[in-house]
Amino acid sequence: MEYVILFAVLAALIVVVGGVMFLRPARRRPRPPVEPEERPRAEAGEAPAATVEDGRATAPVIEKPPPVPSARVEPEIERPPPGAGRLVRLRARLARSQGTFGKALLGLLSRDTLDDEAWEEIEDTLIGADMGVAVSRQITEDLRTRVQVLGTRTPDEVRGMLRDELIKQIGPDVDRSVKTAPHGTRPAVVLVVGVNGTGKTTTCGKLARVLVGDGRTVVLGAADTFRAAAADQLETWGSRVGAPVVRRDEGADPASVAFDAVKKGMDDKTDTVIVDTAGRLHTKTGLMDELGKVKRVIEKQSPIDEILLVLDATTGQNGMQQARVFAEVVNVTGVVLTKLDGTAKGGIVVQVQRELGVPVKLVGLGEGADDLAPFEPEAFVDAILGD
Ligand SMILES: Nc1nc2c(ncn2[C@@H]2O[C@H](COP(=O)(O)OP(=O)(O)OP(=O)(O)O)[C@@H](O)[C@H]2O)c(=O)[nH]1
Repeated sequence: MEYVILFAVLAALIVVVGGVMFLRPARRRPRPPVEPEERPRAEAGEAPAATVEDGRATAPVIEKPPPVPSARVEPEIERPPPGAGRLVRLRARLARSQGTFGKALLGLLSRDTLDDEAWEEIEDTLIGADMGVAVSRQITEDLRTRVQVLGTRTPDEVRGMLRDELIKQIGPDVDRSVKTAPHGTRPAVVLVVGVNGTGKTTTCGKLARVLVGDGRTVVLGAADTFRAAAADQLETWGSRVGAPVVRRDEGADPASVAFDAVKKGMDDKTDTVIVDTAGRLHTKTGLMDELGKVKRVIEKQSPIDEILLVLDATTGQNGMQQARVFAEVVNVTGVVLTKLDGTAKGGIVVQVQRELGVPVKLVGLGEGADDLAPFEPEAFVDAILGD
């Protein structure tokens, strides 16, 4: 009996303990230890988590790793020489090609007797130098009168006389400054036009160098979208002097490139914007349409300070004919006469000014980067006549 009671008590105990165990909530898993407060992720070198602002998830700001030195070598920015006095420095190059014309005239004028035949030869020499028939005749007449007044002539007097006459015909007092100075924070805008192959793109690049050499900032606009290589060429020029180039794909609208270039110039508070254009337009109407549009579109933002017509000095009458067409289409304010190093016909300076009624402002004297010079009548004539 005692055993039965003991058994019953034990059974009751088992039931009570088992019930308590069964009814107890399950034991929680142990929590991981609480980490110390996190460092900012960026500091820890990790990307920060996305954050939510105003209900919108914002992208995580990825901090860039410190720059790794690149293997690519950036082109060194050059510091070209200033514009002033360049023609004097490049005088030898001019003298080489123009010497024959100047020397021939000096030789003729130094003859003991100057008969009609000699004067005709003088006139022909001037015409042969692309001075133009009317101007050549006028110079000859003026010289003839002066020789009669002088009587006998020393070599110095002959030289002085011819020098005065040529400088007079070129126009010593004409304003030849290229308008490149900014107007407050608005840049000056220079549009460069001309037939293809005359040296427009080269001139834009060289002009940018002259300006940078004079301490200016420049933006170049590659609105010659006809030829992709023209934009590449301009980019090379620009990168050498740290001038940004605005360009688009080949065949893009030149007017929109010109617009963007001027806009960039204004946004960046650049001193001067130079816009290169295409010259491959065979009809006057096509030329008028394209250049007219470029001009109109630029003028929506800023007046154009200078329209430079680039002319190849070696093309003679053909070049003059093309120049006339351009002058009819746009209001040319100055001429850039390129390749003067490659011709003995320096008289084109006089002819082009007479025909177009605008001054020669710059001359190209070679393919070198700094072979563009502001035009100075005295230095030019001295180079023609030699020392
Ligand atoms: N000797 C000499 N060559 C020059 C001078 N100016 C430009 N050139 C050369 O003339 C060639 C034509 O120059 P570009 O600047 O490409 O002519 P472009 O008018 O822009 O021609 P397109 O882009 O085809 O419209 C290049 O080989 C230049 O180096 C110069 O003053 N003297």
